[in-house]
Amino acid sequence: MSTTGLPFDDIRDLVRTMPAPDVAAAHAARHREQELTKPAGSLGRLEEISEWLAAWQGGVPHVDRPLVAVFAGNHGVMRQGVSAFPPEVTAQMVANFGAGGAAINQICATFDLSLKVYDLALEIPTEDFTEAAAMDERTCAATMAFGMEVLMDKPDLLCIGEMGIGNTAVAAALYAGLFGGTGADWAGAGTGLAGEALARKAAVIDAGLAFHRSHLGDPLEVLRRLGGREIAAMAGAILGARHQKVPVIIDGFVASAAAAVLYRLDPRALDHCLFGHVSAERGHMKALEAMGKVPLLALGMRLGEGTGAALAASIVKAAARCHRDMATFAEAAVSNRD
Ligand SMILES: O=C(O)c1ccc[n+]([C@@H]2O[C@H](COP(=O)([O-])O)[C@@H](O)[C@H]2O)c1
Ligand SMILES: Cc1cc2nc[nH]c2cc1C
Repeated sequence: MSTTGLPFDDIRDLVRTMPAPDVAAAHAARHREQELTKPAGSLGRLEEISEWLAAWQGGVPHVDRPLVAVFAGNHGVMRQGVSAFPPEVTAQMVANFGAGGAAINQICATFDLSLKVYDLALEIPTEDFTEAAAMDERTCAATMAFGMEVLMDKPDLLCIGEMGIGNTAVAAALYAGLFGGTGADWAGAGTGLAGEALARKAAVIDAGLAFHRSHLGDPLEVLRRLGGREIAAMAGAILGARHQKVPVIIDGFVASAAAAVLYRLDPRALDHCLFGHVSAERGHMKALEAMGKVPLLALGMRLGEGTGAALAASIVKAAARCHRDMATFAEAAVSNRD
């Protein structure tokens, strides 16, 4: 803990003390991949995934307790009309997750992934970022700390997703604040805006950027001023996972904005993260490129809820299973190449 008492100091300490990958475990995984009954390299990216799991779990790769964590928040900037849907849909969808009726429920059931939904004071939206900071420092840091609590379930793979009407405007504002550019550079359709309404969304983002312009040098200030509770919680969960040796799969445009905050604090902060898919939301590929990340899937999805991350988890599970359970050439008495 810090001694100065500023809530963000604790977060900065956690970024400073992030563990490095386990190079020996990664090396052992690479070695085993070469012994398994397949031509060298023939499992392509699955082999890289096994090595990545080993490096960040610090041992033989395993996916036995995968967890999809979905964080939900509401946004003051919805007052400016930035979504095709009304804000009450956030709580309604949280109820739908609880009842098992959403897409993410079906994907988790298909691949045997646990699902937990965290509702972050939905009845209290953040402040409207066009005229105030979305959150104060204490709220932002406390919400990041709350996000870290997902690790208490001891997952061995963590998928990060979200639900929050209005949050594609928030994510676009974050990208502009972190990487530069204007509202028009980063705003997309979200749940379905086009034409005039999309131009208005871009203008609202520009208003937020102008209001906070002298404070955008610090990524945590960008987060608290332009972000939201579910974004702060996702950033905390990603950072907490690093400290607990839990590899992370990030979902789409919105979840990646939480990751981008950490990336701007330290580009190594996402080395334990895999980006599950590239969303159809305009700007997502540009954001991934800005962070040097290549998404696993490209399915034209733009739902959120952790759905892209959960689909990618099925591939990560398969990679770990192949790594662990395939026979070696020696065990199966298969002749290796000369
Ligand atoms: O993350 C994405 O790629 C993504 C792209 C488009 C929409 N969404 C979801 O749609 C909601 C935000 O859309 P909007 O139009 O209300 O800003 C929110 O609940 C997100 O989970 C998510
Ligand atoms: C129905 C609906 C479901 C969602 N899931 C994630 N974001 C969403 C937005 C809407 C509008």
